[in-house]
Amino acid sequence: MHYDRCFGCGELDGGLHMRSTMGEHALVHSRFTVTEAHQGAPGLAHGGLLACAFDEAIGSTVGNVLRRPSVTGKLETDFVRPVPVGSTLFITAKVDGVAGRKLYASAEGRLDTEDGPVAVRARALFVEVALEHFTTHGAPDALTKLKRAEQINP
Ligand SMILES: CCCCCCCCCCCCCC(=O)SCCNC(=O)CCNC(=O)[C@H](O)C(C)(C)COP(=O)(O)OP(=O)(O)OC[C@H]1O[C@@H](n2cnc3c(N)ncnc32)[C@H](O)[C@@H]1OP(=O)(O)O
Repeated sequence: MHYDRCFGCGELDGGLHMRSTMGEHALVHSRFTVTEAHQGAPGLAHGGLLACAFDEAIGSTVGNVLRRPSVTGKLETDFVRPVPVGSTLFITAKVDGVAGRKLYASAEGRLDTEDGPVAVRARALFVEVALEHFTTHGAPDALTKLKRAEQINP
């Protein structure tokens, strides 16, 4: 968790409640379980919600591997298979490259097990920002709020 009120990884009711763990070779593993609240078509995950889960998984990868503050500039998703309500996506993400402030990363999500069929692939460009990005455009006390979450999850 990087911030307890984040829609992706925080504790908010209705949030995605995702957690990420660092694995071998700087791969970052996250899981996203699809509930009724994430439906688009009956019984199937909404694509926008899946994109959100991948934004979170890749964002946490870039943040935790590179330790540089950044925001999503671009996110591209390939929806390869339908993702049913009740299934869990096992997401593996990695940093692909760094070019100045541009941080490239990608992820794939497999259905129900770590070696299940790939259901979603995503690639993202994160752009490194100064910490003032969050205080100027977000909450003036953003850094205090982020620091509190870091103390809970150092
Ligand atoms: C630290 C520890 C953290 C721990 C964990 C944290 C987890 C966090 C999890 C969070 C999960 C959720 C995460 C979220 O939800 S983050 C929230 C969603 N994202 C945003 O709100 C971002 C909004 N956009 C902006 O603020 C600005 O546009 C940014 C900052 C992105 C760039 O504006 P800025 O004026 O600063 O820079 P620049 O325009 O000179 O661009 C710089 C370079 O980047 C290239 N470029 C830019 N955009 C694109 C694009 N779309 N496609 C291709 N390229 C693009 C650009 O060409 C240039 O390249 P070059 O000309 O230099 O070659």
